[in-house]
Amino acid sequence: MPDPLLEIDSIEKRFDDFVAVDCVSLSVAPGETVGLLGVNGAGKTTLMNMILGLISPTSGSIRAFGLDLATHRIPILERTNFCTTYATLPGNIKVRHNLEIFARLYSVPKPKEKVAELLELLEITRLSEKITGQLSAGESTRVNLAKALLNDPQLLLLDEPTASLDPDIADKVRKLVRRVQSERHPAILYTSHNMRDIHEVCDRVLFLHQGRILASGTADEITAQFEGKDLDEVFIKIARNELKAPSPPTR
Ligand SMILES: Nc1ncnc2c1ncn2[C@@H]1O[C@H](COP(=O)(O)OP(=O)(O)OP(=O)(O)O)[C@@H](O)[C@H]1O
Repeated sequence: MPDPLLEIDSIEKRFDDFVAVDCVSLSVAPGETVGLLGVNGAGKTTLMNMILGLISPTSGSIRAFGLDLATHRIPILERTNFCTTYATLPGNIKVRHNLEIFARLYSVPKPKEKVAELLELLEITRLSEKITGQLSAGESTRVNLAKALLNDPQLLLLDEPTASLDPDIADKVRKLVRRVQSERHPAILYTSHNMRDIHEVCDRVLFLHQGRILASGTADEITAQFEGKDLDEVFIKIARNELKAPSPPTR
């Protein structure tokens, strides 16, 4: 097993008295995609925001590329990127201009060429001259993914990339992620409420509940541990506190 690319040790985040993330430890290997599952409010976005250095942990440590985030934020973020449905790009300029601005911010050597390459990879060259704020949700997600790939990140955080997409576009986004996995091999942390995403895209799953990791393993292992029919049923049982104590994990 290669050294982990991302290593989180006993991280906690408190907002006043409320513990949003409670002693979470996890690691992601190079080229591995780890799914982060959990009900609304489980702590997924808070965890992502700490990895991006947007908020500081109350305690615990985050290391990426062998460096401590607390002391090496910039070199880590230069090799990291993220895509979330909930953060939109500036709306009043063309898609191409938006991406070129981000490419320059990331010091990409040939910004125009890189943007053209990614628009082609994500099959959205036709959106290049569109005003960003006028895109549909599905178009916007793919443009956000292009933004997230501009700096060839080795660590990619994808926060609900298929939220609010119709099944056809969600399927296309999953295929794009799989293409990125096979061609670029980033380590990916992927949150979703869509179990199909988890099955199709993730090598391994962590189930976050009330800020803690409740289970980890492949989708099939977690389903077996919690004696569910499938991952959807396990999710619903966890959400409704209808769980039996799980059988011991298989690994
Ligand atoms: N800045 C903040 N101040 C106070 N509480 C916060 C803050 N940010 C998040 N929380 C709380 O922390 C908990 C975890 O929120 P978080 O956004 O991480 O959940 P999530 O798992 O991403 O949920 P969702 O699936 O709905 O996106 C929630 O109860 C939320 O209200």
